[in-house]
Amino acid sequence: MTLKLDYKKPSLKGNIQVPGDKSISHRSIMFGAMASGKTTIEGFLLGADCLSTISCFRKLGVDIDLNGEVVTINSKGAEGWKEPSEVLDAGNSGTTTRLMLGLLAATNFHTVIAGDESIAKRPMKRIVDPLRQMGADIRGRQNGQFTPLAIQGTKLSAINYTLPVASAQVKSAILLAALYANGVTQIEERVATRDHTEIMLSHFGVDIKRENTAIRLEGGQKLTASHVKVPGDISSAAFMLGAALITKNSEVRLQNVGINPTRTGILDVVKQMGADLELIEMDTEGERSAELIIRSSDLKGVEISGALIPRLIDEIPVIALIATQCHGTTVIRDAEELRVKETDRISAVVAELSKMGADITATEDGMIINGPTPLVGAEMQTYGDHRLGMMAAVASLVTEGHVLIDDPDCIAVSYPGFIEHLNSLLR
Ligand SMILES: O=C(O)C1=C[C@@H](OP(=O)(O)O)[C@@H](O)[C@H](O)C1
Ligand SMILES: C=C(OP(=O)(O)O)C(=O)O
Repeated sequence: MTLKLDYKKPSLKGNIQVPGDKSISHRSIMFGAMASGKTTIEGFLLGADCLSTISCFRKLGVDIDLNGEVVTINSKGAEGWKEPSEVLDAGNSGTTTRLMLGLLAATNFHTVIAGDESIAKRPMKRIVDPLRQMGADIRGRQNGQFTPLAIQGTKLSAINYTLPVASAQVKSAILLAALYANGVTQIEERVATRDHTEIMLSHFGVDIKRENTAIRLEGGQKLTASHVKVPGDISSAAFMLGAALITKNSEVRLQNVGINPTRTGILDVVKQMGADLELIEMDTEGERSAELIIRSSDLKGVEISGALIPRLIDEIPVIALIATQCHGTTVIRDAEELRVKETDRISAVVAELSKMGADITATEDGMIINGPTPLVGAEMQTYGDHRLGMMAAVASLVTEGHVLIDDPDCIAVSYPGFIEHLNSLLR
């Protein structure tokens, strides 16, 4: 069903608690299922992707109770999982597919994992290759490049592995397999990626060490069931932050947003653009979080590349939109990973913002945006990608004329209630 947004250039005022962090929510289910005993989670993201993770573990026989954003897991540990009689459905979630491969490789039974049309196009060899080096038995189309993937669980051995792509999903899949492998696994990470897996493993009592760019983990360690507090997702907050920055006379407060330094590239970028942004850090254990206060700002273009890219990879669609309202040129480089997300986010962002009148050009590994340009209403396509849907909705706040969004339901992959939250800020 198409959504029509006709906002007439409002101001935004108010407070929002964005939903729980998607990366941390996925991991909390997986780790709770690996630990023997009762794990409780608060602030869990009820997005479609995280619900896919829950459904996969339920099919493995893990008892998971969902009560609003509170989740209770009762597990006998990975030893208690049973062979599922059905295909595990990862839906639209790359994180579910890839991290679960690491775990399924080490069981003593057979599984098949698959997802939607988008998942079937996303590269899996990046996970399958290192897992095969550990001894995993995984088969799939094009020698394991694409889902559906069939996994015959088996005994694994530790590896020394240098990550060929800056991907937290690859790193995490190997670390999860390493927990059940013989020996000490070492991963060399040349460019830092989100470290939620490492933080949560420590929280569940696993001894994991980082020395400069090397991460080391000895197999055979047991997880201790725990309590997890999930902060708000900075990748979701980014859309509200972008909305407040580009609309006039706005002031928005975003409470309890995760500010793990491996995720805060968006904050560094908007500060460099000249954003009026305040951050009040909260006193939390484990993952750091803060209240963000954002006001409308006069912005200038910046260059974004290198080690910054993994720290804001999912925020590039909204950064591109913000850049259309900046004075001068914004150049985004080294972001070729965007081509293998839910859709090719370089082509999709450029095509969709161009429809609105933006001056934006695709490059092989990024895009170049000149601003500021007035935007006009258009018929926007999401390509089934939640972040494209939210980008279009935020853009509609500043367009002359209304915006149509072809598939707004996909937004619920990471931010159910997004349009309602945006509407609650309208003044
Ligand atoms: O580990 C994670 O939770 C994620 C890692 C990133 O993917 P890559 O590892 O493919 O970069 C990110 O884009 C994705 O939304 C979530
Ligand atoms: C790329 C994303 O997620 P995943 O890889 O889990 O599908 C995302 O949420 O932007």
